[in-house]
Amino acid sequence: MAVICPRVRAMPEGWEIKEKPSLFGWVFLRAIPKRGMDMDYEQAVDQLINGAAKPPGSLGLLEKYLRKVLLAWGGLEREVRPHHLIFAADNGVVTEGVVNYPAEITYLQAQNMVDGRATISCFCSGSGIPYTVVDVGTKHQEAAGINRKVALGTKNFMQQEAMSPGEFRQAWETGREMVRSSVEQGYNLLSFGEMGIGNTTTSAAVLHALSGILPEFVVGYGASPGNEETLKRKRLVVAKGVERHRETMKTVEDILRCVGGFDIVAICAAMVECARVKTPFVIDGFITAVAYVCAARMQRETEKFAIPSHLSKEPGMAYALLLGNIRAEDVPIRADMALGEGTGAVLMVSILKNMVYAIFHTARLDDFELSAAVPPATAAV
Ligand SMILES: O=C(O)c1ccc[n+]([C@@H]2O[C@H](COP(=O)([O-])O)[C@@H](O)[C@H]2O)c1
Ligand SMILES: Cc1cc2nc[nH]c2cc1C
Repeated sequence: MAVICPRVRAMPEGWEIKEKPSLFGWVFLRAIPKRGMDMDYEQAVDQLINGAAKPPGSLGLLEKYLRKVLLAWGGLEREVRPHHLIFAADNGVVTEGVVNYPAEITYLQAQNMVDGRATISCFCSGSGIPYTVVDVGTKHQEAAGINRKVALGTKNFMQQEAMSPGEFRQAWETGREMVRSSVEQGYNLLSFGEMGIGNTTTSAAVLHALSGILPEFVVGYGASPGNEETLKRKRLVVAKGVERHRETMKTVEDILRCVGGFDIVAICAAMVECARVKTPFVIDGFITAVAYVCAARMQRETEKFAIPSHLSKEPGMAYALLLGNIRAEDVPIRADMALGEGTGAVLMVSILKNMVYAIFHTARLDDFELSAAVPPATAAV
């Protein structure tokens, strides 16, 4: 069955339509420059963006990331087909008093997401973005959403490695599997979110171990805003926890396994897989940004497919992105958010949906019948 693409106003001259079949029998249409055209795909994308009826560059960072999405696709797709993936898991380290909420909240809030009663479900439903909750290890016998429980939470990294090599592989495979099946269903823009009480502690520990940036700079309040006692304890836990496993942590995988969480591992794997299947993805807050820097360290190519969304209130956010070569000033949304779940990511997905629609439906600068010539469009996006 063929998908009818929206009627487009601006099919660039000299482009040809190619069919891209998916496993489910859907056929998606994409356009690439015709063979023998005197420009490559990247130049053609720039011409397409710069030729829209607006001053070049006037949509700022939104143009930058529209361009990144089009280049990541490697051929023009005329619509965004988004899918938001949320990974939920518990973290053994919460017994150290690093958060003022009980671990039970993880499963309950993940179930709220499934039931459409969490902020992320409302954001997704309100914007027509399909989403899936994947339980990679909440501390509850039943699963919230798709059951891929590795265990009922990780171990407390202050006492032992958070997960075994086998558990790491299981979480990793789940992340990859979710991306593969999304792409097979025809989704062409993925975004990631998470739910896990204690996961700002595991994320800060991973970032500290990976970069050596001191706990004072990467540990924040998480879900316990303003609680100075908790913050102090959390910094100490991150410092001591990383010190405890220092000798074992030789690779990024070791770090994720010793002080990370099932959610971070699954998201990291999902991002690496996105690069493999050439699908752009949107980063959310601190936890997904840490997963991203791990993915970029493991597979440099991942950077080409990563789109930032918002700058979380967590102090480690800007460091994590910078280690993955995304500067804070290149993050489009600044809203002092710190919810997680992928709430910032799906706002960015909506922006990108608008951008892709606009590039195919706005008039072209060439359409203006002007009495005098204007200088050529040269903005760098
Ligand atoms: O994404 C962020 O930047 C972010 C910042 C602070 C808190 N969170 C969310 O709150 C939980 C983690 O906070 P905590 O204090 O339990 O480590 C987890 O469910 C995250 O989704 C998320
Ligand atoms: C209620 C609640 C909802 C959340 N969503 C993501 N993290 C969360 C943490 C808490 C505590």
